[in-house]
Amino acid sequence: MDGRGRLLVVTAVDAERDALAAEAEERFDIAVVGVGPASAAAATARLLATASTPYRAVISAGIGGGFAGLVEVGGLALASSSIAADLGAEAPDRFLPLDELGFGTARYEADAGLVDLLGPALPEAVVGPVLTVSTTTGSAAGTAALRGRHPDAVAEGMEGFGVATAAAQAGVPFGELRSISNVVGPRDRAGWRIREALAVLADAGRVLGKLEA
Ligand SMILES: O=C(O)c1cccc(C(=O)CC[C@H]2O[C@@H](n3cnc4c(=O)[nH]cnc43)[C@H](O)[C@@H]2O)c1
Repeated sequence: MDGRGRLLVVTAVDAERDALAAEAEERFDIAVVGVGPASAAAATARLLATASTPYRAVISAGIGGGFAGLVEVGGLALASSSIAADLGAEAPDRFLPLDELGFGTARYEADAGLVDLLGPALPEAVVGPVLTVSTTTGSAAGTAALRGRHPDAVAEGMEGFGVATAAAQAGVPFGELRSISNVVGPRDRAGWRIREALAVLADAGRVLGKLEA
């Protein structure tokens, strides 16, 4: 990651943008790109293509689900990679990822320079692969299947891989940061701690803002 241009942080929804903006002191650009990989990819691609000065990096930031035992509710996950966990083909006995089918990649590595910068600045963040899904996992079976395929995955979201795809196609370094609102597992709406996760996101925005000072 080089020093040219500003940092762009993209979120799925307004509440995440507002949380980050509250503490960032306008030191980086923030935009809402929508929920899910398709909207996130399309909107991020447009933002990167129309920037008056090329962005030096783009970070997909927002709330996410944590995999039990790896990241707790109220914690932070910093992606080492972003993986489209449901991009591929279902076979009778197993899931075939897109890479295995030979149709492209279902995984982007996060920019190492960005991870090296953010990791120490956010020491509480757990670094590991973050999964992107088009359907929030809500069953024990679905959770087990994902953990079986990605045993080192720390969190799940719905936008990271889409943002990473737009970043890769634009040649812009990519990162992903998730504040954990819930445990990935059987759907338990009452167990979601969105307000707390947004507060953690706001704290991360303060740190990001200081890095951009
Ligand atoms: O199932 C529900 O009733 C429900 C209620 C509120 C929110 C949801 C979501 O699925 C939010 C998806 C949205 O938030 C991110 N996110 C947060 N936790 C997770 C997760 O465990 N798995 C995937 N995405 C999650 C995601 O990035 C979206 O922007 C459901």
